[in-house]
Amino acid sequence: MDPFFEHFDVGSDRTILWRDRSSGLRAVLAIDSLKLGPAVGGIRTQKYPSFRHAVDDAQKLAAAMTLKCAIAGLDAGGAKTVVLDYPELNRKAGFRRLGQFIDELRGVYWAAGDLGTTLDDLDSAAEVTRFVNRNVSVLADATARTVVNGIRACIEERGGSGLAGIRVAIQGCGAIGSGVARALAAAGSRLVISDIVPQRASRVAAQTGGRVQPPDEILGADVDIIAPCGKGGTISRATLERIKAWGICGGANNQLAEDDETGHALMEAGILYVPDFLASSGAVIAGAAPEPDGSRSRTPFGQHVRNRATCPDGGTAITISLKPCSKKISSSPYRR
Ligand SMILES: NC(=O)c1ccc[n+]([C@@H]2O[C@H](COP(=O)([O-])OP(=O)(O)OC[C@H]3O[C@@H](n4cnc5c(N)ncnc54)[C@H](O)[C@@H]3O)[C@@H](O)[C@H]2O)c1
Repeated sequence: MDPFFEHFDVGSDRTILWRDRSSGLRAVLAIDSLKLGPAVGGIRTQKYPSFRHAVDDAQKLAAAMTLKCAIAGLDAGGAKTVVLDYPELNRKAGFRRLGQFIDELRGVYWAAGDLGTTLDDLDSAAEVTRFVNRNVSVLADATARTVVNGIRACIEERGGSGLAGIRVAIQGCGAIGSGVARALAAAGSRLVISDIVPQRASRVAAQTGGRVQPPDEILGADVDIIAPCGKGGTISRATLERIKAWGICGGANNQLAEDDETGHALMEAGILYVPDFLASSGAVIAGAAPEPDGSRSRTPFGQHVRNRATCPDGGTAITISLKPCSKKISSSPYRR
């Protein structure tokens, strides 16, 4: 039997293993919650040391998506697909097959892009299903905006105003990190940029007037705010010791390596932390919103989202607003 499936205990009856021999597709869909409505969450493509790691990652990311949906006031639950990236994967055929698998769920799950998944990949999937949102740049822009709003809220929490002169270290400058960098540069912030792909860091630094710092030094940069915008899990008890910044707010999912333990260590260190599921909720809001031309919502919960998420001063969960906001984070357990 194929070891991919053999006696594998996924630990949940809502975790689905997908495999297609001809394209080499190996993927995991974890659905965390369907209590409030359909499950939403992006497709992540990356190498994993083992299949167990892939399943664990999908389940953890899906749980984070449930929190994002809840804090954004969406009638939706969290899910995540991870695609195992390995040499035998034929991406075009594999993502097309993935699209067919997603289509078979008939709207129980709505997908979009995520780290490592390209627009070409999403196009292949979207050829065969309407349940894949391929508006990569719209979702990334929305996420960058909620991150920047979170940074603005941190500054206000510290009695400051505006982004001008604030020093921000950006860890990872792909779709989200580059958008955050451009918005901050336009507002007059001073940037330190890193990426494990050096050319990406250099390009974004050139566009924004930032300074490049090697990836293994970025958390120790002498800045006000660190914006983790690459892979999650980079903030841990060990890395915390190097951090000079007084605030952390970025777009990466699952930033804290040991969850509660790291969260408490941040609190003890007096570092203001905007929870990742709040800072990066822009994509799920924009993905669930009605089409900009006012036509019928793409999703069953679009109207509800419009009412809740575009009202910048109407609620307490302020950084989910896609518009600039002026309120403080008053309920954060992490503030000083
Ligand atoms: N794209 C979205 O709409 C969206 C929405 C919400 C959250 N997120 C999350 O934001 C993060 C970034 O997503 P993205 O779409 O920008 O992905 P991306 O693949 O476009 O870019 C990620 C970048 O981070 C770099 N990187 C990875 N680990 C790094 C590290 N340790 N140090 C420095 N650089 C590193 C990669 O080389 C890459 O350039 C992910 O955690 C993702 O789950 C994305």
